[in-house]
Amino acid sequence: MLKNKRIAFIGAGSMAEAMIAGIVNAGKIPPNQIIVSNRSNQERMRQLETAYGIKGAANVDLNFSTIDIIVLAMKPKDAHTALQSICHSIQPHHIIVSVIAGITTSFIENFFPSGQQVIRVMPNTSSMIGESATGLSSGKHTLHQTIMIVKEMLESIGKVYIIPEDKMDLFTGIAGSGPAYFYYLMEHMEKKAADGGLSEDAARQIIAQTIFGAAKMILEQNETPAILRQNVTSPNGTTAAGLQALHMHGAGTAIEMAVQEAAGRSKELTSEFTKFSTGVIR
Ligand SMILES: NC(=O)C1=CN([C@@H]2O[C@H](COP(=O)(O)OP(=O)(O)OC[C@H]3O[C@@H](n4cnc5c(N)ncnc54)[C@H](O)[C@@H]3O)[C@@H](O)[C@H]2O)C=CC1
Ligand SMILES: O=C(O)[C@@H]1CCC=N1
Repeated sequence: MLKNKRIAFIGAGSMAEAMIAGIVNAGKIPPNQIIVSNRSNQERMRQLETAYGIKGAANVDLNFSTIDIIVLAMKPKDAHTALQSICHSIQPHHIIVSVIAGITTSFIENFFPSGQQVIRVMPNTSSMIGESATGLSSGKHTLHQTIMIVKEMLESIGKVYIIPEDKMDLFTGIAGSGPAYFYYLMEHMEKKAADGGLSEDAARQIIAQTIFGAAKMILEQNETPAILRQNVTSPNGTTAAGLQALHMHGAGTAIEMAVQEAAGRSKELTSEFTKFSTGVIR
């Protein structure tokens, strides 16, 4: 049962906050069952305590026996040190959930005695408002029931997609990094709107509503993006002119390359931060 679980976030950065905000706002787990620890910035923990009613603790003060789910939320470069520092405190009942890009379940499993349940997830920052598209892949020893508990936890921050782990790099390139592509697009649309004399504020609202409407059409109408695009496009009209400019300037290729490069970087992170380690020396 998820509602009885106690969750510790190790790493109190922006992803941890986005997830905590989503989980607390969804009300599935009482805030006092959520604890967060950070390596150095204690002020940051105080902020999260005040904002969400959760508890903060220094890493050394974490009482692991009172925790069920441990969420690893540090940068890939810090994963090895963090795993080394907690591995001797981990108990068989602990469920390890990692949000770390590029770090595989097998790398994490190597730090623990055989049988530890590990789940790798890739949320995005829209977790903050309960609208993440989150990928979930399970490790070798993870039970179906555990996947369901973690899935339920993640459903409080948005939609969850269970995928094979060999698709996690691609998922990261699409959904983990994806919000940034749309923000980038918005920045450029805003610039043109401002150049044309619209106030920044009005332009932002208009563009956000346009993106929101387009996304909602995809989710609610059983239609492909290509058909919906054609429905907007009158022969020799404004959209045709805009799409022609996108095509001429290579926007389609640019978007495909963004996904490819982000997915490739996720793969690179795997080799960059896991190649020198075979886990912990017991
Ligand atoms: N920001 C995003 O949109 C997404 C990030 N991720 C992943 O989430 C992870 C965290 O990303 P951010 O929150 O953006 O990073 P961040 O830099 O904002 O936060 C990481 C935090 O972890 C702390 N930390 C590092 N080592 C630690 C340790 N041993 N013990 C306790 N705390 C420790 C740092 O002090 C820092 O506060 C990364 O691995 C990233 O790949 C995944 C999905 C989306
Ligand atoms: O940029 C990054 O590496 C992380 C992972 C996905 C989104 N942010």
